[in-house]
Amino acid sequence: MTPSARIAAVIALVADVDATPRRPADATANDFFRGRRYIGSGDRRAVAERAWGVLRQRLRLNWHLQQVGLPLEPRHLVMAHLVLAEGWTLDGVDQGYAGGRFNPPPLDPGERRAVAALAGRQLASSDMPEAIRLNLPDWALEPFRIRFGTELAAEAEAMDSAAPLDLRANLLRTTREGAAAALAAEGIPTEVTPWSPWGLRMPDRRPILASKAFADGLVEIQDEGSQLIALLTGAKPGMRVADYCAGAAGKTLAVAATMGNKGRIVACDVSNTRLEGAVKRLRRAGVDNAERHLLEPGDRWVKRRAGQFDRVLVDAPCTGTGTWRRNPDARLRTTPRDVRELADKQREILDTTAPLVGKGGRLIYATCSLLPEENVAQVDNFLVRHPEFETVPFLQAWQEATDSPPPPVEGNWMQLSPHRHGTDGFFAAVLQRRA
Ligand SMILES: C[S@@+](CC[C@H](N)C(=O)[O-])C[C@H]1O[C@@H](n2cnc3c(N)ncnc32)[C@H](O)[C@@H]1O
Repeated sequence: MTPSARIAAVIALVADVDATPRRPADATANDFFRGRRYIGSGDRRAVAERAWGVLRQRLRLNWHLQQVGLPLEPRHLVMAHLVLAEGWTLDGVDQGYAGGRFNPPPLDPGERRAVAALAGRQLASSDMPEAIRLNLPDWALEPFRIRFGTELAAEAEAMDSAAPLDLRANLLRTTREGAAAALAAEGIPTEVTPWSPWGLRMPDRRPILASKAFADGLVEIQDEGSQLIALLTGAKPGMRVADYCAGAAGKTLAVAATMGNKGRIVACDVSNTRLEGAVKRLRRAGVDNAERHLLEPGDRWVKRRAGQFDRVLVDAPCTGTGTWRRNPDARLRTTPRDVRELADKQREILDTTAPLVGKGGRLIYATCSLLPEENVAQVDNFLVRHPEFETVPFLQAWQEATDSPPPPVEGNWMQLSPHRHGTDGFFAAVLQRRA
């Protein structure tokens, strides 16, 4: 593809994302490239990366476009991105918007004036309202300030960068060193992650899904923060464990490995599609102590299993505000109404699952959210409604689970964030049913 054709593809992809605002951008991007098989892998990566840059910086780009009087359209967003985020000059943009069959139409005089005015400006400008300068939607500013205090700007900046790709070595098949060596032999370098005893980080993007190490179940893709949640459940061989919001079993796999395939783990979810996605992964990882259960309306599964579990992991549906560096479009899709609805759902799931926990057993509540309403407040309210549970402080739960040094965390809950820990934003609380 020529540089101009790439720009045209970015504009088309951003337009597709805009046409389905409630749909995650990566699903739209998959469809976009599936319908354009002629775009080779190098071009695909370049187009997706730039489109992601536009989506990630959209709040700021919109502000700049308003300042120079251009409508907030994909064509202009990409123009502003080239200038403000990639440092293109007016001449460069002029050549990029080359006109012709496969290229964006040439700049008109108004656009040319606007691009000239943008050149030399800062993407994050001190004239911007604070939320836009921090690249946060208005509604998120106060909850994020409560969460991060004086670290707000540093955390917001960390959420602006692309996330690394983390892997978890599957201890059912190998050791972390063994997995790293197998990957290195295939030309895929990795580094150990700072906190997870199973974690490997890829310094650059390599096609991990096509590797033999992946096909052989030596590694899974999993953010280090997710690995730490699985670790914090403290599941041991022989225990009975429920992973109540298991999705496609990301954490089930990690927990099963800590159980050494001994005992029983049930992966539950309301989504059959997600649970189906678990089948192949469980097989590849060599997990044979797991079963799946689809939760349906009127299901008596929970009632029949009251008090039967040593560990119940609730990896609750949430806003995903902790994954904004991975899903840059999500910060624009999420609304305060979503936050309220999800908080209600989390409360309901917690009340449903509490009876599953046996005496002395533990309920582990986790989200990939940074919002106090879904995290600290949710757990505080749960403990008021359920005095039969008590808090297991983070450090105690950690030290019971592993000899590895803990990540720096204050207080009772494990709260992880991109700037401080290099992980996505996560929250986890360990709650124990009194004996
Ligand atoms: C954060 S995701 C889980 C991710 C998964 N644990 C992992 O590590 O890959 C939340 C999951 O909760 C499920 N869910 C939503 N409502 C639920 C409910 N009422 N009961 C159980 N699961 C629910 C969703 O289908 C989704 O798969």
